[in-house]
Amino acid sequence: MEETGRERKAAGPPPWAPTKSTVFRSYAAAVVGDRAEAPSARGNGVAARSSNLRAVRKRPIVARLTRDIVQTFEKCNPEFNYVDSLNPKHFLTTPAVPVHNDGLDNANSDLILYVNLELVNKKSDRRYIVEEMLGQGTFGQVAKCWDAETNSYVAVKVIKNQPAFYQQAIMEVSLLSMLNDKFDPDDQHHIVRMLDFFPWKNHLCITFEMLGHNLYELLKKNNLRGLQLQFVRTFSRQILDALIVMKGAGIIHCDLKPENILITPKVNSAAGVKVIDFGSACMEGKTIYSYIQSRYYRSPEVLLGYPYTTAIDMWSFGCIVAELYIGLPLFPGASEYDVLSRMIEMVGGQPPDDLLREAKNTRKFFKHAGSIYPGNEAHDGLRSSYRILTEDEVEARDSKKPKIGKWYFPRGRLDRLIFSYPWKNLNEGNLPEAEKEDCLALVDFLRGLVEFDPNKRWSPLQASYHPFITGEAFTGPYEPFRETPVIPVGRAATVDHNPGGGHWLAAGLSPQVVSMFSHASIQ
Ligand SMILES: Nc1ncnc2c1ncn2[C@@H]1O[C@H](COP(=O)(O)OP(=O)(O)OP(=O)(O)O)[C@@H](O)[C@H]1O
Repeated sequence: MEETGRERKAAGPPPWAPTKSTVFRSYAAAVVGDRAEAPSARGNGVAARSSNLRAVRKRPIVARLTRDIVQTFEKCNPEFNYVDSLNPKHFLTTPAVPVHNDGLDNANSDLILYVNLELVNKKSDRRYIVEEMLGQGTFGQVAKCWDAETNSYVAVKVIKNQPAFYQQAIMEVSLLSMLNDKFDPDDQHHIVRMLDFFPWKNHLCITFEMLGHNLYELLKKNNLRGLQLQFVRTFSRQILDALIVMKGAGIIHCDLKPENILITPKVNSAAGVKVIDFGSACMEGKTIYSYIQSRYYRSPEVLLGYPYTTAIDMWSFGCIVAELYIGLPLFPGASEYDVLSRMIEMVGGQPPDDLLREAKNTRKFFKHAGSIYPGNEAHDGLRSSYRILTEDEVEARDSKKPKIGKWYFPRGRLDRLIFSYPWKNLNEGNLPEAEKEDCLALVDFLRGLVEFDPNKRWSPLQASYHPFITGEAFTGPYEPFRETPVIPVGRAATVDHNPGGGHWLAAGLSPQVVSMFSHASIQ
């Protein structure tokens, strides 16, 4: 299937691309009889590969052969002259041309990473040996590294050497350490674990537990055909669990999307996911930026420039749930105008008038008709004095056509889209009874998430009791309980609703992190 035209940042080599060392390990695994554990050509094979490496390291014959390899070559050929500095480096960063920071950084202020480069936490002398690139993003690079202390793989995010990225990364460290230590000390709520952080050559490095593919990669592997409903449910339940904890902590993720949800190594063959990338996150009530969230997952209030809360993550979550089921982004707009038009067409309705009245960007997208706009009276029974501009009106105002993307599925309402998936026949009556009930539950679930009014949109805790998530029979439209102050029995034990938690960082960064960095001399 054709790609969706999703604008993505330079991704670097895919995680399954073999590096010299993985080739060596596959070969070594075959030599030592570990064929069953060797990674497949396309699969991540993280667990298999790490166990192969351990196996290779433990086996004396393999260790001896490689340890004295230079001496062995010298014995075989007296002319052989090995000079370490001439050893060609296998660069992972692109571009790898030295420009800044005494030749250590490229033109984009990224540390030039290469295989076997050591990143060292000087305080603890903990060393991380770079092995392959996992992703290159806005804030820097994420490399798969070997942690020599624990003999395991970790993912190290090496932040760009620029003050703005550095400051934001300190915020990521601060928020994530609070989430990990205070709100999820037992690692039960599907939030990535931060293991270490340290300055290295003017770059802040953050070490995370090593996870697997992200959900977008998973969908691509499945030819963008969507996942079975049982996986959509399992993943949704786990993401919601993370969102409940984040809301309890007063943290807005601000960049929830399939790329930021990673598959965890299987425990007892159960599929699992974790939320990563708190690099854009902020505290509720302390929102600074207005240009946040990735466009396809951007909430109406952010598009419109209205004050935002944790409810924006629930909008993104709704987009993700639908995408997991249909395999394609729900609102793949080529511009903000396109995204908003698709929302209005697919969800039905539009943001409430009081939001439109107060939002900063309303005039970019809407026309105020003075009184109730007659054409809007039939709009799902909604009466509004605003209507979205037509493409011609936008063109007349901006002197250029708004960018409009392709439609990758039949145009129409969300409920019809879900029912008719995979769009072979558009008749919901053909669905088997059990599937029809699942689809009804999914449509009802999405209704509460892609809700234009942030005050009516369900909170993560409310959504977690929907029959689509609990697996109970769906008997009709779900009415969420009033959230405050009641926490339903049974959840109270697992959800840490520390009412003061949201304000713990109200003054900015956590004291722990502030003290780490105010004394740290960046080397
Ligand atoms: N713990 C991890 N385990 C495995 N891979 C990871 C891990 N953390 C990040 N990655 C990979 O690196 C990519 C980029 O990570 P991350 O989103 O944290 O960086 P970023 O610079 O904020 O990227 P972006 O600009 O795309 O948001 C992820 O999509 C994922 O593929």
